[in-house]
Amino acid sequence: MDTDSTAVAGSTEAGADNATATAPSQSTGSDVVIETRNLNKIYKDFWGRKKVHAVKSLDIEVRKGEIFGLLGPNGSGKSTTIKLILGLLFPTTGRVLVFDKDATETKKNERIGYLPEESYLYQFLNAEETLDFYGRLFDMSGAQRRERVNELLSLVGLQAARHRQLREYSKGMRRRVGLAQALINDPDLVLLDEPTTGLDPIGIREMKDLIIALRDQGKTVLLCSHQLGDVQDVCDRVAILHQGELKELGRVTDLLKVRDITEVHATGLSEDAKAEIRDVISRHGGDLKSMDNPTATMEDLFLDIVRESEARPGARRVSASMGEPSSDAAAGQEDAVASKDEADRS
Ligand SMILES: Nc1ncnc2c1ncn2[C@@H]1O[C@H](COP(=O)(O)OP(=O)(O)OP(=O)(O)O)[C@@H](O)[C@H]1O
Repeated sequence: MDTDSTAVAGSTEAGADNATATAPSQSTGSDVVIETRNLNKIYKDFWGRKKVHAVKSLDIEVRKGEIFGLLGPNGSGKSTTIKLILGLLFPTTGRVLVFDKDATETKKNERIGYLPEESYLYQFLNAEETLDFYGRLFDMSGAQRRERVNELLSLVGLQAARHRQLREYSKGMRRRVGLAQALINDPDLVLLDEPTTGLDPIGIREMKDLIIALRDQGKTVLLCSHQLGDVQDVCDRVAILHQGELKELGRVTDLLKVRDITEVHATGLSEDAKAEIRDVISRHGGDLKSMDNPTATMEDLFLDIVRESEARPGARRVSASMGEPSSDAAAGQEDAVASKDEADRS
């Protein structure tokens, strides 16, 4: 954790930026992978009477090479939208186009990988047999399957467990084999429903890195998740649904920007320099909201501790603050402990 950097957050009229955060940018047309046009899905009962209007007049575009997040509370229509994209459901009205073809054309699914919320895999097959089975469904040759299965098992970190039956797998391992299965056909578009469910913080970090790696390979990723922190970390753009309606759409960085606060991060500032900054903010009519050391995320802290424990097994000295409110004195104590730890190691 960097305790030497100072974050200043001030609010000024001049700092306000009134640009709208939500205007979808113009698309060129050719880079659109998924397009929904005035899409509606009404579930009906046995007698054809309207039961639930699950998706209402939805217009979204997912572009090539982006990670697009579909967010919304339970029952907001995310899974229904994914099923419409896969062609597993027919729209009541409106259209879904995937790779410029109607979503009901099943041929386009050859270019899609899908990780459902729950993967129903054969529990008595091992990971290698499972992936080999799915490779056969895509008519891959024996040599192609062997190469692809090896590649995917390495990618999702299951090489060592490749010969164990899936019924012995942990939740996180099952999620990873599910992802490998979704990638067997080297798809251009990957649909991920709650990809981080059941994973521990290390697994979550790895899954997020994998999703980013897929985008870096030029693939398009659409993901649904309730884990908003994960969505914030990986998604380029998000759509937020509520009761089937689109409520917000835009780039994550734009949607989350607090427009009337200016943030400055600096290292090596003396107390005099900080006082001068306070003075400048006040002279320019700004209102200093905070001037403090930034905090790391809980994920960074957790991963640092696990990596350090793996590199240096044995008892680890816990933080000196022991949950007390932070103070300069406590920070001094932590520094002292850190230097003692360094001395103990060397
Ligand atoms: N087969 C169905 N028949 C009738 N109603 C359905 C059916 N499937 C879903 N619904 C309803 O449609 C609405 C949207 O459901 P959907 O599963 O798409 O939401 P979701 O956003 O994926 O929810 P969750 O986050 O819980 O997975 C809900 O009111 C749900 O009860």
